[in-house]
Amino acid sequence: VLEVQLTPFNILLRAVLSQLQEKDQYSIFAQPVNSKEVPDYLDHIKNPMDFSTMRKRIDTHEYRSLEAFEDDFDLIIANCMSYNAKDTFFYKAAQRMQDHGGVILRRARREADRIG
Ligand SMILES: CCOC(=O)c1ccc2c(c1)NC(=O)[C@@H](C)N2
Repeated sequence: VLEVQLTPFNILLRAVLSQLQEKDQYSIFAQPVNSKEVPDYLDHIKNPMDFSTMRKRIDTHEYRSLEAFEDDFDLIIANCMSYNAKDTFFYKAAQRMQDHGGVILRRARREADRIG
């Protein structure tokens, strides 16, 4: 059984990830983009990222700082805005996710500073 050590930092990251995923109402950022459904995706996007991968990285203690967590969140947004044209549903969803994420992550940064 995966023994997940629940440090205050990990608990914070899991809570932040859940808040971000609440804003992904169609779950378009929840899993890696499916290469069978989007065959040319990996020709364009060299560093895919999604919320399930971020969850794994939390549980395997890969994030040593909130900045590293934020970098993966920013990668999700950047990939989406890079692959999808501006007038698409996906691009617009990334813009909204970026706005929501800014608020959520600003609160998290204060909490991370507080728990030290
Ligand atoms: C059922 C087909 O699913 C998709 O075409 C699809 C599904 C999810 C997607 C996506 C495409 N593109 C993206 O850029 C990221 C954000 N998510």
